Amino acid sequence: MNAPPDTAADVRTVTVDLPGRAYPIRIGAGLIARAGAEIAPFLARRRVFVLTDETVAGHHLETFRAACAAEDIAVEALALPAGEATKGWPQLQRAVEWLLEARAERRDLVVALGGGVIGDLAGFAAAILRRGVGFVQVPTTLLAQVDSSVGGKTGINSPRGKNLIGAFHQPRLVLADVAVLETLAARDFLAGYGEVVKYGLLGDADFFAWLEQAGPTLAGDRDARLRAVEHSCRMKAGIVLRDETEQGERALLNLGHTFCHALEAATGYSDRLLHGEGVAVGCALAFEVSARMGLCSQEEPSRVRAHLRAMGMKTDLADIPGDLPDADALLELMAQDKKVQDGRLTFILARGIGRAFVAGDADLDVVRGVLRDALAQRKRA
Ligand SMILES: O=C(O)C(=O)C[C@@H](O)[C@H](O)[C@H](O)COP(=O)(O)O
Repeated sequence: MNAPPDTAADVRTVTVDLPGRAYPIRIGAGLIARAGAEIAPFLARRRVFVLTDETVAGHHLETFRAACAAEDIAVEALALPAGEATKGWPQLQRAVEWLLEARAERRDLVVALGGGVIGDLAGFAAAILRRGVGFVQVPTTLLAQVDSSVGGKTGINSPRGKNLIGAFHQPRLVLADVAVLETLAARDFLAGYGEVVKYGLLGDADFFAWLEQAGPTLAGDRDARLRAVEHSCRMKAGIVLRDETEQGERALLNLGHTFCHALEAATGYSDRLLHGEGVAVGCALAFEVSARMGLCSQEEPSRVRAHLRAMGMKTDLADIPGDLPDADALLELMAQDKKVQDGRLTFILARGIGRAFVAGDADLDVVRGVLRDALAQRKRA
């Protein structure tokens, strides 16, 4: 089905062109205020079931409801607690039971209105409800707009690790309203920026160079923000099209994540470390490992760190407050990583900025050494 024609000049569309399941990512300012018109062509009946969190509901649910009311679309909504702790069995069960209670039917759409936690959980609830109902992503954070709302990775965390329970379930539509990013706290905006930088680091050196100039302006410059979100989504859409279920190339999107997921587990999925902050620290560590393995020059990790620092982001383990376990314990936490094969860890390493690759044979002594040095630097800091 096609999205309605643009009324706003600055709405861009990136298509995830999966055969038989193609869907548009609509990117522009003011899309929540016209969500009813955007979603209507995808509905079998004029009713949607919104999963959101309490914070996002306070900011955007009324605008979303009004946009739907203008198109005669009834809205049922459930607001879950905000935060990573929501992404587990208890709130998933609550969401699914609520959808059943509200009589969400197989041809209805679940709407995920929120950041990555809500998008992942609502997408997974949609994947398992009545063996699969459709869903729409309305991402309200930078991280969700450039990354988690696109590509169909849905799921929840296990006490044993991040995102260990889930399904690939593609959305029918993504509505990324770049105006709502203006209401984000600086820390949340920067956490999302970690995923933006990741695209440059993994496969586009020119984009990284552009970000070195434009990054500091993104929070205040809507056009630059639109460009960054669109470019990130275009890169992700291409990778997902070529490798939807992560048999190869898609693992590049996991740059920094093996470190990040272990650090998130070590910090108890608390606000000591937001996911996007962990991605930034993880990318810096991945480049450090790459340099020490002789894959790239030492200037590359230094340049990565310099840009993250210039943005005011967490860059090193020393920037994470509270205690951290030792290097061996961090490696142990990585053992649950979904990229593990035959018990061997897989890392995403780089031959330079924009030249990442999947390494099944990373030297674990080098990884351990990088972690030990980074932990020792914390003690000195
Ligand atoms: O879409 C992907 O593929 C990614 O790996 C994107 C990641 O940035 C994202 O955090 C993803 O949810 C992590 O996936 P996981 O499979 O490592 O849990």
